[in-house]
Amino acid sequence: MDKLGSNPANRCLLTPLGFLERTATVYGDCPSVVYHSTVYTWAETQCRCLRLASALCSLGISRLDVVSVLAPNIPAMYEMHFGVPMSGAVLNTINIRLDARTISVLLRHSGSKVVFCDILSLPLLHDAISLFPSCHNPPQVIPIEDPYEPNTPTHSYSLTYEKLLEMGDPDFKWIRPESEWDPMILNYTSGTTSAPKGVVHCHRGIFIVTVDSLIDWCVPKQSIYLWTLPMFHTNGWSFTWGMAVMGGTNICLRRVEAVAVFDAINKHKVTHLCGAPVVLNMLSNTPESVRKPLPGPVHVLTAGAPPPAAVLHRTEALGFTVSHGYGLTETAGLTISCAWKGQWNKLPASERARLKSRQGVRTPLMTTIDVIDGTTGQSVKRDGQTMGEIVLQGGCVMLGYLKDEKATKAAIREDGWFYTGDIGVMHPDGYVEIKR
Ligand SMILES: Nc1ncnc2c1ncn2[C@@H]1O[C@H](COP(=O)(O)OP(=O)(O)OP(=O)(O)O)[C@@H](O)[C@H]1O
Repeated sequence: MDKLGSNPANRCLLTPLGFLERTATVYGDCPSVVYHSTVYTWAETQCRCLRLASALCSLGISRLDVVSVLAPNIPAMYEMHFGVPMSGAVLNTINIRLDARTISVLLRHSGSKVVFCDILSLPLLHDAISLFPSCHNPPQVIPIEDPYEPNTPTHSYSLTYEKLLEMGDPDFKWIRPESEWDPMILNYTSGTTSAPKGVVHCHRGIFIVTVDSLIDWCVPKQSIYLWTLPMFHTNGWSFTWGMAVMGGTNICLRRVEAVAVFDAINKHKVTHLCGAPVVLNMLSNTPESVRKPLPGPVHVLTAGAPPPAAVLHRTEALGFTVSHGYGLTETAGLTISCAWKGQWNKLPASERARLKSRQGVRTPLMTTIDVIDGTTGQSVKRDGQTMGEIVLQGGCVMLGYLKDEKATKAAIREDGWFYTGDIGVMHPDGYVEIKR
């Protein structure tokens, strides 16, 4: 027995990039990405991602170079999640709501070689680049035009995203990682509690969190997924790659406004969407006169901030089925979720909402989680009252912070835990709840 082990047939690197090829085989003629009247199939999405990867290589991008993108939820943003790492580069998505100074810092810190930029964010990017010191080479800017936006700024770039794709080879043999630990994603924390830090994730970690999130949320094949969560927010909690696994349809929405969301749900028969509690609040406060009825069951996953029980209650009262999860940029997505039990359905609505507002238990592929006392390092009592820090262990914990060994060591300690910085309690039933 002890002579058996890894061999050339099972020693395969875990990477989410391979999902696309399978999906293009199974669902090649099914819709992959929809934006206004543009509808791509999975065969077309695969082709566009390969073209992107090939064209980036011909621009001189090589392994582990950083390629950034500043864009809302438009088809190009989705394609970047496969096309950029398929060139061997590391994808860095940037929040379009940041100011020019922060974007300038992120571009310099990441050493970004190319920035793809949504046409409406071009002035912001120009401001950011104008803040570069003269000794620092700016990245190459490639605008992403949008035929559905009437008033876009004019520009003088000869190479745009679509022209770049035309240059690319649809049969390109994409660049596979040399190791599953190779960096694939760079995401900056927004810096709400400290200076922005560049969180680096590898192919293996992204593979694990993607599969974990699909299992945890029970996402079925060919779901219709509405992009109400920005893809620049932790890569849309990994559902960018997840929708490819399930052959789902990505409905892209540039602006998350209540009327547009209800229209899209109704028109496309949306089955799934994600959003921070603020999105649920928006949906549940939409006046009845502008709300369209839900076309069928719509599953909503909320995370990113504590959802007030009242917001959960109101959202479910509209017919949405709400799930609640917890995660950080440092874990590439959700690692704790409020696993729901059938017997809780019998409880009064307010009690259900109270239980659902707890963050929950580890997701199936996380190794372990705990709430520990900061001084003793021991687990706190499971009494729902004693506070401690939430700590995690699992395959989707980041590799570390880019060029910041000190912060990496402070977050991932010798005792084997990743310290989240979040304070919570452990309830007697093993469910964690964040307390502030
Ligand atoms: N379900 C949830 N309930 C409560 N808080 C949550 C939940 N999900 C995420 N969070 C909060 O969001 C944080 C992670 O968010 P993110 O990684 O986007 O960080 P950020 O806003 O950039 O943070 P930073 O303050 O570290 O710069 C968690 O550490 C936690 O505080």
